[in-house]
Amino acid sequence: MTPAATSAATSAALVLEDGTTYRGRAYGATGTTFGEIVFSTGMTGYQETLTDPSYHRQIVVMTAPHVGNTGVNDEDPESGQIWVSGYVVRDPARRVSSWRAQHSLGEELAEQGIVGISEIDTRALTRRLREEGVMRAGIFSGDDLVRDGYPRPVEELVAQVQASPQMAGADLAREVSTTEAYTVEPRGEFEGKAPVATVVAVDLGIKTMTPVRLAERGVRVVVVPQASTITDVEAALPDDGTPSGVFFSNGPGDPGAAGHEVELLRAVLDRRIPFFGICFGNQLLGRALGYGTFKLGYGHRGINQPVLDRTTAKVEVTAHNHGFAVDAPLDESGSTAPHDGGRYGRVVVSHVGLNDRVVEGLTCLDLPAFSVQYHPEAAAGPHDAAYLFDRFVGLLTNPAAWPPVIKLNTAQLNTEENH
Ligand SMILES: NC(=O)CC[C@H](N)C(=O)O
Repeated sequence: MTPAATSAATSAALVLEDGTTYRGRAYGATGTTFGEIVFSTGMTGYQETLTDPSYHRQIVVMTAPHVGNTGVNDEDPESGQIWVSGYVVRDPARRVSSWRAQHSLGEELAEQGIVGISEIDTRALTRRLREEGVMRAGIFSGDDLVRDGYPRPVEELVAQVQASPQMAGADLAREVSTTEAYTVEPRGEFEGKAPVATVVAVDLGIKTMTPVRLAERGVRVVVVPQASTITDVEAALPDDGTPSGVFFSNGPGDPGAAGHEVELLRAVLDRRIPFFGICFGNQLLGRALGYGTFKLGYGHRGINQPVLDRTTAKVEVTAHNHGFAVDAPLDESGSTAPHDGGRYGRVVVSHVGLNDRVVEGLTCLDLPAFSVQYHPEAAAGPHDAAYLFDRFVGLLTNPAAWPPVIKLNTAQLNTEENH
């Protein structure tokens, strides 16, 4: 197998907006990059992470110490390109070892112009981000660290980082969305058959596996651009009375800035079109229903996050990538009373993160709509949450069975044993 690119020790620096500086070696492309620095705890799935459009404008730190061992292949990307704005690792693999590998991760990063840094104490860095919260950062390497033959002063690098854009308030989905609609036809045992249902999926940064998970269940998925209006969405839905619904994907940026998407979703809800949303889609359902969203200290990024589904009282281990969350009341008075969603009727927080009680899913009781904050498509990650695609197909094909029953009330959730 091809050895990883070993450009001998080009210097690089990682500079945080609070002035903390880490020295390392260039990894991938050399140059300058900026972004919000976040950490991911996934031990596997670096290709899926790098190509997830939700990471647009973020510098990702891998807490796994050794990255790149299995190289890069054509099958695992979750979109057509790497989206992270920078990449921080401890120890890049010096040798690639996998029968599927086509080349090394270092080569792939360089080819796609992604500026990275290695030899960083990622444990210390992660602890800093966990304590101080995520912040803006920059990676500078090679010639960009030098001017007139002298190292550039750190204060100058810090000033550049501080002048780079914030994630809060960033409206980014349109920068990653497809500009043309496309269709993913039913596959596997459903290939060539009439679709079980048709779903119009609004691409806010959709991962490749998401429409595939629906197609594997017999659904025809029409993926449409972020800029779509309700007229475009309705035009893409079948008019022959066959089951159909709308889906909102994951995506980058601040849900608080996604005005167009919230307006579109309200139009979907007003028409009582069945709806399912993932991640950004969950935050947008929250906003459409009248809740706020807020920025978490350091977010959830990894593939081992425990979530409780209150409709089944089961805990699932799930894949996450979010920095914002829905601000919905969770444990007021310990009652099972559903939260008042105002114009859209009753809403419950159906899924709860067990590490920190963050809202991980919303279910409407008076509308055919629900969403989760995490990633049932599981690319990469465990498949515990795959049932959510079945739940959506059930909502489309058997709407009379909606809504699910909430089995676990908030009082039970808040007992000592459940903490
Ligand atoms: N994966 C996602 O959809 C992320 C949603 C949003 N950009 C966040 O950071 O919370």
